[in-house]
Amino acid sequence: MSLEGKKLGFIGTGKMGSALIKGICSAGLFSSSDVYASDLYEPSLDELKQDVGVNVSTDNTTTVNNSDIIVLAVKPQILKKVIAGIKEDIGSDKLVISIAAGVKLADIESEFNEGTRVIRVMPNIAATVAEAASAITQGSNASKDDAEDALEIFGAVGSAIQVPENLMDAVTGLSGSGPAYIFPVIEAMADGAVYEGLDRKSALVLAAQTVLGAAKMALETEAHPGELKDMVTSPAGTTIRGIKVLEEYGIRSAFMQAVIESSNRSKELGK
Ligand SMILES: NC(=O)C1=CN([C@@H]2O[C@H](COP(=O)(O)OP(=O)(O)OC[C@H]3O[C@@H](n4cnc5c(N)ncnc54)[C@H](OP(=O)(O)O)[C@@H]3O)[C@@H](O)[C@H]2O)C=CC1
Ligand SMILES: O=C(O)[C@@H]1CCC=N1
Repeated sequence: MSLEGKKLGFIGTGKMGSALIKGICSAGLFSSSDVYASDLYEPSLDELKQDVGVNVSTDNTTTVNNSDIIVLAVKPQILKKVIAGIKEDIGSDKLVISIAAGVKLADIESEFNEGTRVIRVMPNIAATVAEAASAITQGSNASKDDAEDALEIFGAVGSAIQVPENLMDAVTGLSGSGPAYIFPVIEAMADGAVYEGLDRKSALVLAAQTVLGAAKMALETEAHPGELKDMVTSPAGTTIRGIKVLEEYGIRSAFMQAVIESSNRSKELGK
């Protein structure tokens, strides 16, 4: 099995649905004429129609009836209601992918008719620039081919791995929410440079490129981050002064706690 000849649908074209549609279409994995999207909010549909050229509708069953794979990209709190409106149109020929934070496979499956193939995915917003970090987990009726299709779709917009479902809350706290921890870091680093006299535009470019470069080194060298940090940190140099301040403000504890607390919220959403 492969994605060849398949049509992809999105229910919910808000921030994450739109990021995925844009990323997947620019990656060329699906042509825009093979992508269907529906939402209640017409301006986001109009924007996708105009910018990406996908098929849009305010009726979710139009998306379902035209698609082989349907991504549910609505808020966890309304997932049940959305499923109730489409379940009779979803047979065993279709694969459902939920990206809702926290909501467990068993709870999603129990809202559909028996035997529905479901995969749960936690992507992130960087799908829009093909740099998402995603994890997928396979439902009880989904096949290995379904998992491979999901890995191919989310792999086209970044990195995608498969994890057991009990780790999806940790993934949500780490990479699902993670971009929002890093954007303030970029802004604050740039603020420091603006304080020192650099213009805002240059400061933001240098700050963002610094984060990108550090991430790329961590991924490509696979060296321990501590070892990479030591490569920058000259004895009695500039970097160790900055590191000391970050440690005084508890940077490691702050980031660890952010991931743990976000994972806890994901667990709450699943109750
Ligand atoms: N944002 C992110 O970075 C990430 C989000 N997620 C998950 O993705 C999902 C979507 O999040 P996000 O994109 O941020 O949320 P948004 O609120 O931006 O998008 C959800 C969209 O669904 C629409 N909607 C509401 N009711 C319906 C309905 N009955 N049928 C079709 N569409 C409907 C909303 O319209 P309206 O606004 O009019 O209600 C909105 O446009 C969530 O489950 C979230 O947990 C996962 C990973 C990362
Ligand atoms: O904040 C949220 O709940 C969603 C899920 C992961 C990222 N955004």
